Amino acid sequence: MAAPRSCALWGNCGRGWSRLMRSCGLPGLRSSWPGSPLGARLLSQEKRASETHFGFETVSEEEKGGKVYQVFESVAKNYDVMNDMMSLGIHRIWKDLLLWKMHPFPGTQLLDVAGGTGDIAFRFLNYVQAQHRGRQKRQLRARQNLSWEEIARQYQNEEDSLGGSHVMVCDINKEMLKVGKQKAQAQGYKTGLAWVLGDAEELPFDDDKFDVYTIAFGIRNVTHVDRALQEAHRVLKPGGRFLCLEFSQVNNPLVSRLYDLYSFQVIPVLGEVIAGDWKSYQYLVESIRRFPCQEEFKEMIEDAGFQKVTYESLTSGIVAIHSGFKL
Ligand SMILES: COc1cc(O)cc(C/C=C(\C)CC/C=C(\C)CC/C=C(\C)CC/C=C(\C)CC/C=C(\C)CC/C=C(\C)CC/C=C(\C)CC/C=C(\C)CC/C=C(\C)CCC=C(C)C)c1O
Ligand SMILES: C[S@@+](CC[C@H](N)C(=O)[O-])C[C@H]1O[C@@H](n2cnc3c(N)ncnc32)[C@H](O)[C@@H]1O
Repeated sequence: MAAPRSCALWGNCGRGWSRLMRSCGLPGLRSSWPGSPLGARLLSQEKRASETHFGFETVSEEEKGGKVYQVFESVAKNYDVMNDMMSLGIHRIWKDLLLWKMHPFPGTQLLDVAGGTGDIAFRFLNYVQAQHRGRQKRQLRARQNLSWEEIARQYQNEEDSLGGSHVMVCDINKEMLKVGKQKAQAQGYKTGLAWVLGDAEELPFDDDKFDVYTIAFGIRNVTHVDRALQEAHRVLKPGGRFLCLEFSQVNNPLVSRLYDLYSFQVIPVLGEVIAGDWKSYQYLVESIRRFPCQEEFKEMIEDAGFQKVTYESLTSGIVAIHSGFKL
């Protein structure tokens, strides 16, 4: 059943220890006082720091990655249809809002981490293509005496239809990427898109490479959220933007009750009936409850070095979009 949502940090996200020390008012005590009762308590806290959560289950940090991998390996084939069914299509609106917030311009280099089956990447390509086409049209209208060849060339140059924009989809799960690539092929996305197998905690990219970093419904699944945030900061160019779409804390008591009921009584049942997979959807709803609230996640983003960090809660806080800049 629904566990009370805690806004406290979980697992070892790098701040638990310092918070504990601060709350004890004893900075640096850890190594100097191990024999005392307080020291022993602090040491056992430290031992537990290598534990984390997989939904409501306590697991070792080493175990968590494998368990998360199994979940997405198992849901990959039904992932898109499940999202439409479970959210009644609302997830599409949230993802569109992320793109409107990003407002990419032709030429933007995007890294979409935990990009899965490509929903954010495809929206990005559609958005910049529409922007670029609009710009081209305005330029063509402004020029006099163009030959029909010149006009046709402008419209047919597929390479240029994105104005140099590119999106790199990075995900740790082969099966999710496989479904994404099949979708790209079926929907005719040929240029401006690449798929890379990689871990959000150790991105396979150089420093200062991207204009925008997005992560949608991904960061909740990462073992060390602080490391993923630091990596986001590293790969962004100075002036680059971090954008995260994630489940958050509901701020309306009535919606909260309905939401709990729906999450715990309906979602796993839908998972079982449609995809034959109760456990993965139980993990989904449990992991949502484990994730920090809007304010706490904002602090974590700031701790990673981002500035001008803001967030917007959507649908009564069911999800939130956090934004920050590398300045
Ligand atoms: C394994 O990990 C994962 C697997 C995945 O497939 C996906 C993800 C990551 C997630 C996404 C990419 C997003 C898309 C997926 C979801 C949104 C699924 C997760 C959904 C929730 C945890 C709940 C949020 C659901 C919605 C926003 C849909 C609207 C429904 C509600 C707000 C709850 C409405 C509740 C009631 C009316 C009372 C309870 C009702 C029943 C017990 C009867 C059945 C109810 C319905 C069929 C829904 C009726 C809905 C409405 C009347 C609309 C109400 C709207 C609002 C209050 C805003 C992943 O990590
Ligand atoms: C709920 S899906 C989100 C997919 C997509 N962003 C979307 O919005 O539909 C979560 C994704 O996070 C990926 N993931 C989990 N841990 C990861 C990690 N450490 N590094 C990269 N991707 C990860 C999973 O493989 C999965 O594809």
